[in-house]
Amino acid sequence: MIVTVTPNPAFDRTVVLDELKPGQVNRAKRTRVDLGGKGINVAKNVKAIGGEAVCLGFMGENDVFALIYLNSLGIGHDFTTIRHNIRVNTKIIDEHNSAYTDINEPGPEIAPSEQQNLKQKIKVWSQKANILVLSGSLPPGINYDFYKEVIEEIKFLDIKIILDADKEALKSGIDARPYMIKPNIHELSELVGKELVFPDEIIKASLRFIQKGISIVAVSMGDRGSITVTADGAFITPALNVKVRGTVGAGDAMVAGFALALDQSLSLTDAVKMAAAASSAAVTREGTEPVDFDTFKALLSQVKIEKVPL
Ligand SMILES: Nc1ncnc2c1ncn2[C@@H]1O[C@H](COP(=O)(O)OP(=O)(O)OP(=O)(O)O)[C@@H](O)[C@H]1O
Ligand SMILES: O=P(O)(O)OC[C@@]1(O)O[C@H](CO)[C@@H](O)[C@@H]1O
Repeated sequence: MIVTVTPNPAFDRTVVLDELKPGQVNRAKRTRVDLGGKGINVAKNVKAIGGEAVCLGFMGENDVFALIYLNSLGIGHDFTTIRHNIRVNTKIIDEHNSAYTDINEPGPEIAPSEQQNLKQKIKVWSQKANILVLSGSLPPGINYDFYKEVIEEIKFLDIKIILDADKEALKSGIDARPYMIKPNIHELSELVGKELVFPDEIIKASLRFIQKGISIVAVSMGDRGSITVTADGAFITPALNVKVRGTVGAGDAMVAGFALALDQSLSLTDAVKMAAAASSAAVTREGTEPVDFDTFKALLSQVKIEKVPL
C-alpha cells in the first residue's frame, strides 16, 4: 500500500492569461481550481495510473470539498482535522511566453496537538504501508525537522520512504536517510551549494547522498528530463516530446510513477520509465488534474533510458 503525507495541502487556482503584464490589470482567459499539495497530487496520479494510495496530512474542518473530491476519485484519506482552512495557491500560465509562475501561500498555523495527531496517524498507517511519501512544504507552526523526526520514528519498519521537499525540510530529512529523494535540479544545486548543469556533475552530486545511505536519488530537470542515481549506476532519461499545457505537479506525477513501481516491486528501469511517462503525461494537463491513463500508457513505450555505469 502507498500512503502519502501532505502537511500543507492547497487548492490550486490556475489562471490562464495571454500574457502576464506585471503592474497592469490582467484579464484571465480561463481559470480552474484543483485540490493539490504534493502528496495529494502523488496519490491522485498513483490512482490514475492504476494503483491505490491513501492520503494523510492536515485538512481544515470546513474543507469539505477537498474530501468530496477525493471520495469522487475513490482515493482513501485519513486527514488530521485542523481549525483553519487549507491555503489557496495561485498558478499563472502566460501563454505568450510559455512562462509558469507559482504564488504559494504559507498555509494555516498548526497547533502542537494537531501536529502530534498527524504524527500518530503516520505511525499507525506506516505499519500497513510498503511505501510512504512525505511531500511538500511545512505550514507555519511546524518545525523544519518534522520530516526527519517522522522518518526516525518509523524507519525500523519494513517500509520505503520517499521524501520530496525543499530547503531545510529536505536537508534535515536527508539526515534521517529516507529510501529515496526527488530533488529537482535547483533543489539539488542548493543542497550541494553549487549550480549543477551537466549530467556528470549531477551524478557526482547525487552520489554524495547515495554514500550517506539513501538508495535512490531521482533528479528532475523539467524539459531536460531526469537523472536517477543509485549505487549500481545512473539512468539518464530525456523528457518526452509532448504538448505542454502546464508544468505544475509534474514532479509529483514522477514520484507517483516511482511509488507505484516500487510498491509493485518492479525493476528500477521500469520505475524510471513509469516516472518519466507519468510526469510527461502530467504536463499535457492544465492545472494539477490527474494524468490520463491512455496518454500515460502511450508515453510509456516512448521512454528512452541511457544507463551510465559508475
Ligand atoms: N516542459 C516539459 N516537457 C516535457 N516533460 C516535462 C516538462 N517539464 C517537466 N517534464 C517532466 O516532468 C518531470 C518533472 O519535472 P520538474 O523537474 O519540473 O519537477 P518539479 O520541479 O518537481 O515540479 P513540481 O514541483 O511542479 O511538481 C521531468 O523530469 C520531465 O519528465
Ligand atoms: O508550497 P509547496 O508545498 O512546496 O508546494 C505546493 C504546490 O506548489 O505543489 C504542488 C505541485 O507540485 C501544487 O499542487 C501545490 O500548489
